[in-house]
Amino acid sequence: MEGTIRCSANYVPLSPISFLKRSSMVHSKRVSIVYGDVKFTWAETYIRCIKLASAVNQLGVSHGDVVAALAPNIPAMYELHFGVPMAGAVLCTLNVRHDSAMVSVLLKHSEAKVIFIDYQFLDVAKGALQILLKEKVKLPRLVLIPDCNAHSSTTIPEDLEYESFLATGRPDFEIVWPSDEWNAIAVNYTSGTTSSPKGVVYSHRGAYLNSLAAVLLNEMPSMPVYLWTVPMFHCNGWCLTWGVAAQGGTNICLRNVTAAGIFTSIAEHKVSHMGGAPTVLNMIINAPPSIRRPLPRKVAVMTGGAPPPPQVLFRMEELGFAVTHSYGLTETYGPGTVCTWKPEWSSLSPDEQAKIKARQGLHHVGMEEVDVKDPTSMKSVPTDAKTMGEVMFRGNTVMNGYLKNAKATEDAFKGGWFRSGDLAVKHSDGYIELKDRAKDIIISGGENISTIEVESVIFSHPAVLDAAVVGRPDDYWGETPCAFVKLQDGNNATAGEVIKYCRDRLPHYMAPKTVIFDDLPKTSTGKTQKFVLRQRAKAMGSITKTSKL
Ligand SMILES: Nc1ncnc2c1ncn2[C@@H]1O[C@H](COP(=O)(O)OP(=O)(O)OP(=O)(O)O)[C@@H](O)[C@H]1O
Repeated sequence: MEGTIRCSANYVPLSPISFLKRSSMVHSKRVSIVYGDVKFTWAETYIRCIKLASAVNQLGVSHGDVVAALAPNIPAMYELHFGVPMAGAVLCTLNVRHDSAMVSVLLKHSEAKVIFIDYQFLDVAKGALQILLKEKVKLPRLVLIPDCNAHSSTTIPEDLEYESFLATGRPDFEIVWPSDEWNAIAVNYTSGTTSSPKGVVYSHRGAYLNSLAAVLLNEMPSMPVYLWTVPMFHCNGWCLTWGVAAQGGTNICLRNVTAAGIFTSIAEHKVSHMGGAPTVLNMIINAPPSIRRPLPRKVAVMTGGAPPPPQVLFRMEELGFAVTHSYGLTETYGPGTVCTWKPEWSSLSPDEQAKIKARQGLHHVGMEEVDVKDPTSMKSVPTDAKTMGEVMFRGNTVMNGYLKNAKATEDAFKGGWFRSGDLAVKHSDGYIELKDRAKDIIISGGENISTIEVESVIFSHPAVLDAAVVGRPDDYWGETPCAFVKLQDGNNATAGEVIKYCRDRLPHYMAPKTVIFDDLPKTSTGKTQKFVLRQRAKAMGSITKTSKL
């Protein structure tokens, strides 16, 4: 409009780095990070991140270079989320469950110039570097992060050690702010649940917006106490690494996620918020009474990453946790939707409430739109809770693209929407409900069987701890449901009982025909590796050539 100008006074590229700078002023003396005996204030965290940025910069890392990290939820991992982008570089946090071979692939693909390694994963990293050496790939510099609670050094001479490295940084280093908010802040590899991990590029803008959206959808007030049970390496801890800084909260770091660690941290630090995949919730509700401690206050928990069975939600609420359910992908910076709770639902039976909460909801405030569409015609499916389509997103919290994979990026954005590969239905209130990943759905005798629906019935069996359903080849039906079930300690159930339990509650064609009792293979982000189970079901061969319902 006439008379307006866009200039640095009114147009600044969005970046979550600004959250830290502000918190260092507003909350300078408030505790930012707690990890065992180690504690920092926001003023200290700010200066440590400035020095980290400076030290990274002195290694020759410049704008757009990738800096990798292989570490659990420890203070250094939190600092890297600010220190690396403050040097103008791009953070690439690697999954701590990867082996040397996978780490070498990702280091090569991302062309990381430096890698920060927690001491626990030093052997994995060294193995990866050996592989790169053999392949004549230029090696990244290695910075070792010793256990800051151990008071002893595991440093090996040729490596840089984290604290000494930090000490080389200048406290007056000038932050390298993004010249364009589209600039990359992170590369996050997907969980590799369905195929090889893809490198998802996040922008400063998207990270800024999704951090604020995550704060809102977690209903985080100022100064929350956040327990780190979501891996920071996964979608940058669903963007809350940056989000907690925006609110001047206290980050409670946990190296290992255990039920004992969770209950103790909640009691000791008066945790107000935490998050976790349904496997973490399962761990909480099944914790033995000797480990459980009373909650000093209501703890808000955001769950996502995999479908939460209604039974699990129900039992969490019984224990005094307030659960919010969110759904998304690495490509949507973690949370993309939220099942926003409506007060009128609170008068329904707890069972009904859990079923409503198990739906994935609608796009959160930072995302423009989520829809369920026919992937060919791109028409929205009707809101009949029956017609399945593909979940698609559009908005400012969708990735820039896949690193060095233009074809995959193009395919993902075909039709002007981001195609998630997940199948869902839409309810009359517009809320979406996931039915399956396109790769997981079972087609039996021409009927689609939602493995999520069958799993949620098996989960409601009192003897069951965990369950996953995949298709087993069948010469007559094409595929039939095969359930892998882990029973609770001290509980018994036979395959026949599980099958009957399902047949009593589902159309017969949806009930499993095979039940195997075993542990379920998981990714470190808490997802069941269904491709592993599918291979096992395939190896069992066709269940029968003349099977009848
Ligand atoms: N709340 C939820 N309910 C159901 N499924 C969920 C939920 N949140 C996430 N998911 C599942 O997780 C997927 C996103 O996972 P992520 O981005 O970590 O990588 P991945 O898809 O598992 O890995 P890859 O793409 O390498 O196979 C979604 O597409 C969806 O299938």
